[in-house]
Amino acid sequence: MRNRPDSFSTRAIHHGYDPMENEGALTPPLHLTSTFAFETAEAGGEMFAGDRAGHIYSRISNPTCDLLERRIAVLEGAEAGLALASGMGAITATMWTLLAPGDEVILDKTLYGCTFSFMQHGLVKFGVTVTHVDLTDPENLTAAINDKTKVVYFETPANPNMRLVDIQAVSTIAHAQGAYVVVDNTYATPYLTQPIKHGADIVLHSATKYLGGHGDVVAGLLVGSVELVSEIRLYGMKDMTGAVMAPFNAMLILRGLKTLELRMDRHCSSAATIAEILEHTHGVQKVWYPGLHSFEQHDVAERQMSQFGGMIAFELDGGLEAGRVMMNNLRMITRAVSLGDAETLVQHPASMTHSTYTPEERAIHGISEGLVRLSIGLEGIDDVIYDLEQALPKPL
Ligand SMILES: CSC/C=C(/NCc1c(COP(=O)(O)O)cnc(C)c1O)C(=O)O
Repeated sequence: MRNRPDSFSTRAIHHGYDPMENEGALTPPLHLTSTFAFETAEAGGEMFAGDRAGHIYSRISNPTCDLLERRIAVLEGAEAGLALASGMGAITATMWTLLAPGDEVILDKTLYGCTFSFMQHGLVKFGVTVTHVDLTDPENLTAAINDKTKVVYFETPANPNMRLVDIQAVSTIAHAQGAYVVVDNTYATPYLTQPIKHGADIVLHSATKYLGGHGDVVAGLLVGSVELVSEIRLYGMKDMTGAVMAPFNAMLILRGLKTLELRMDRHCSSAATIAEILEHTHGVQKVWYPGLHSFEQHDVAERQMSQFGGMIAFELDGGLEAGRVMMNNLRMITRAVSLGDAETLVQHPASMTHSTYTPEERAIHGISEGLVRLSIGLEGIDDVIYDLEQALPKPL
């Protein structure tokens, strides 16, 4: 008898739920309730004191969110999970919990625009030192980390220029200094990379993206140890931000997770083909895609990613203006921010998702003015290729 397989998709579909414990309902019930009844006054008091398990109020926990939290935790290989209102909710709740005035957070050079803004214009106001370091070379962290560093934070791949960070190498250095490692795994998802297994302490997501996968919900998720997740739930989420996920949104994300493996396989295969085509297309100056042999950190990608994702960054010979013309020539590919949807999306980071950086900051943080970002969707790949080719500059 062979060992019982335990595939990603099977966990994504079944983990933590038994229809026979729920009137036979195949899909988990939706608990649209804001509050919960106490059996006795004493029981209520014991629950507030943490001496009795159970749900008190949906800004603290909810049964539908609870199932999603257990499911994302098992997919990421973590002890516990937390469902929040958005990716920014996950990020801010985590940072308010882990940091205090006088602490330092070390960030990679490139972050999503609103994450950059929260760090630079939010945390700084409350006495936290925010230091950006090029974490693609872990030696830079060794040089920069100090006794005030409490958190090391990065995205891998990074939005929008696809930079990778060696999670294991950075975690070893951070932990030697007693700092937490927080990884934004939105671009890769646990299907491609499980940062906990490489040493991360907290892994978070804009579940708005691949995990929901259908462009119909804004949501956030995080995973980590039972202790850390509980702290973020009761302090960062309940009190500091109130950034709770609605039960209906939890149901949408639970549904998205069921097809995550299928969708990521398609996103990755289409993106790998399109990145190769773009790299050999007239008028395309540079393509950044972890699966290309020309990608500077292809060795890290090979080690850390099972496939190379659905996101592509590229720049045309004619820079921003050529990029604008190309984007406006597209007929099926949609000009929109966000990513990880069934629809292929295109956007211009400098004037859109990363307009929170000044032009000078974008130059420092590796976000070129002409960069174009593609989120390769689930359409027939020939349709996506046709649309790109008809929109790109023609050979003279
Ligand atoms: C207004 S721009 C649209 C959003 C985009 N990104 C979001 C995002 C967040 C924040 O996640 P929410 O709070 O769920 O949007 C966190 N971490 C990463 C790597 C992200 O890409 C975007 O189009 O790049």
